[in-house]
Amino acid sequence: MIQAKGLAKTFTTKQGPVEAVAGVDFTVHTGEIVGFLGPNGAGKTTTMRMLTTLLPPSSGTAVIAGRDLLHEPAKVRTHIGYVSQAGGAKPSSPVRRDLVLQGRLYGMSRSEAEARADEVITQLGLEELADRIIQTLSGCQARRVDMALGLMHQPELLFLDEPTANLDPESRNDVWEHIRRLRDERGTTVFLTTHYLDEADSLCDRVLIIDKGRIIAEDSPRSLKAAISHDTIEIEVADDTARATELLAAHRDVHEVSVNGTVLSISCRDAERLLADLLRTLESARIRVESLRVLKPTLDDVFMTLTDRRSQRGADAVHA
Ligand SMILES: Nc1ncnc2c1ncn2[C@@H]1O[C@H](COP(=O)(O)OP(=O)(O)OP(=O)(O)O)[C@@H](O)[C@H]1O
Repeated sequence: MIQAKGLAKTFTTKQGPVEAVAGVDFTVHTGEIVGFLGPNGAGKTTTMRMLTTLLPPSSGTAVIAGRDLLHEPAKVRTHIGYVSQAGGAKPSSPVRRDLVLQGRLYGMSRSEAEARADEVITQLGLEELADRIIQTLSGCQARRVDMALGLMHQPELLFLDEPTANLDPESRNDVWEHIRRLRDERGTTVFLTTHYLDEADSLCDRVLIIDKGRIIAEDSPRSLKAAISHDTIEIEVADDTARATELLAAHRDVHEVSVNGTVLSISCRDAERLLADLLRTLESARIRVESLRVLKPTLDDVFMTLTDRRSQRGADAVHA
């Protein structure tokens, strides 16, 4: 659905050139929900604006829904929907009227636009709100109207720029549910940017992580967590912390042990598999265990590890 090749953007400013996106290559398959993550200023919005034909790339290109981004931008636009951070709804308009107007802008006849508006109203659970003025809606309701506007022309691919920014947890869940349904029931491919790593974790089939204009990781949240971060087993011992640390650190599958008072934090790959072995080791040495818990890595850990590594590498390069 998306094939980006060497897509790059350098802005010219009075202070000199700003390389916002430094040549990215990636693919998004039909029916996937893909999350685009990165720290502030990493290049997410710039990439999304290029993919949606709103900003010409400095170099590189992309094929979007089978159409060439550079040579067929108008055709690309008919196959995609884009919901920006600001949203596209007209605050003073009633929901249904704004949807119908959007359909008319896409060349539908009045009756077609009205029929399609009713479809997206049902699809996004907006029935009760259809006659409400948009500026009177809650943040979550307004977000759903923005998505409805982006879906009026039945795009195969929907771009969402931070779809749940500033929403409370319940509203975020509600928006996630609608995004999942779009994919599951309509087969819509979704490409979204987010700052919430738990959002990417629970919603996305794959994530792309961009930092300083370059893609630094690309995989399913589960594989990234397994490949990049460790599990942690926390064991609180009754006494003999030093001996316990020595014994556990000597285990070949233990990556690292750190100590805080009587709590040992054991970093390892497969905590569930290792746990029984570690407990046996402590039991043989007659070290009593007071409590234990297993912590699985989150996408935050992956993100911090990857972006830290890169700043570290940058720092090394400067020192070299
Ligand atoms: N029109 C512009 N002119 C000059 N520089 C720009 C312009 N737009 C973006 N940039 C710069 O390009 C870089 C990437 O910005 P971009 O908005 O794509 O990042 P982002 O990952 O979306 O950030 P955020 O998460 O804060 O929205 C930043 O350094 C930004 O200052």
